[in-house]
Amino acid sequence: MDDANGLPPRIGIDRPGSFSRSVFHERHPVLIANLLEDFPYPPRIRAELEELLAESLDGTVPAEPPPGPDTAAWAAQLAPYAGKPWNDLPFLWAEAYFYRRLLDAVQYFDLSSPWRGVDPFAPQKGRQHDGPEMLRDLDAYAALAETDPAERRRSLLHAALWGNQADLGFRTNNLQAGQGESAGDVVVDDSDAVAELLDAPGHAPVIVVADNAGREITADLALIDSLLETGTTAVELHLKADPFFVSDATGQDVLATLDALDSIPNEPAGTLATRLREAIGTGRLELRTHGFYTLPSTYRELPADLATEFAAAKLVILKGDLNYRRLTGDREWDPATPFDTVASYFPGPVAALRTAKSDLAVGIDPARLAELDQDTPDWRTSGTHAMIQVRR
Ligand SMILES: O=P(O)(O)OC[C@H]1O[C@](O)(CO)[C@@H](O)[C@@H]1O
Repeated sequence: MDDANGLPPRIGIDRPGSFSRSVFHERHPVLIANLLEDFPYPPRIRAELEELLAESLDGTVPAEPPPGPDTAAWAAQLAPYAGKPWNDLPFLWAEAYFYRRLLDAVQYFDLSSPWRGVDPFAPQKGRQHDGPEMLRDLDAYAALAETDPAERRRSLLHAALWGNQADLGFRTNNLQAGQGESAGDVVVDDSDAVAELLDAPGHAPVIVVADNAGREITADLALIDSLLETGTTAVELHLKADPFFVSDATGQDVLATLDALDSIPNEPAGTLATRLREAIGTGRLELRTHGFYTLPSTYRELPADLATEFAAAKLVILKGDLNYRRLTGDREWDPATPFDTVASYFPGPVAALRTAKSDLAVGIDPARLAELDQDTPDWRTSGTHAMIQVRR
């Protein structure tokens, strides 16, 4: 246990052979190479990206916060880490800081730059929109049209779960497109508890904290439409304010998804887009964002305004691996630790929907864990195993 707070130690990036270290040493070089291929960046930006990569592999953290609208928040974040080797940073903190510095390198917040506001990951996200996998997903969606609404909601909950497999950062050198995709093994499935919470009386909103753009946000939007159809009064969809972790969804990405749904020759997809636009227009679906989501903080450090909203919601659905890491603090938990215990501090009922893509796991039955570790040793990081976990 970590002495300071009685919690296990935070996962670091220093251990040779660890997954977290491979994210920096194996994935990030590919990620930077992809950016340099996708954009005709000028020499200054190219150099900044390469310097950032080198610094993150064996340099130290500078004291100056990156300039931009969130500089004050980052100054506070940097205080304990300035001057330290990157190698000594907690994994979650280091990754969030890497993505923030990446935005700085591509002049995303620079008012005097023509590159201001250009999402460095837009080409990668956009390529998902009319890809064969998306068309297949939407065919599967169309096939649900005649299903009973409650049954459809259940199917769409699982679609939203597996949509998380399609994360692009993860694609850099793990699953190749089309490979290993499909509903794999759901290690924990609390979907009945999700349904009970959704069907509880009352008009409080359901909050969906989004993860990735492309196929995942498409599945999330289909789920949200189904929530609105089956009695949920209002849904808030919480998005990133700025590009983050390659494929994380922003408001811009939601609009691009609605346009893509309209342009695909699939009638149920088109009518889904129409209903979603109407829901946004009437306020039943509210698109939201908050600076918290692009900081390295965990959900234990929720700002008061978000904590109040979460406490008042009927259910908060946290999508994806990164939200799972923030919920659990990205710590070295014993995987048998009950989810209820780990998430006990959360201000209201919470459901985590995640395909496992980092070493972390909690709430796993010990017998099942032994079986998984024996049969599929990489189940925690391969994206082939998933969980729906609920704390009421
Ligand atoms: O898109 P998700 O499900 O949040 O997953 C992002 C995952 O990708 C990684 O950034 C690694 O590439 C993990 O650290 C992280 O957990």
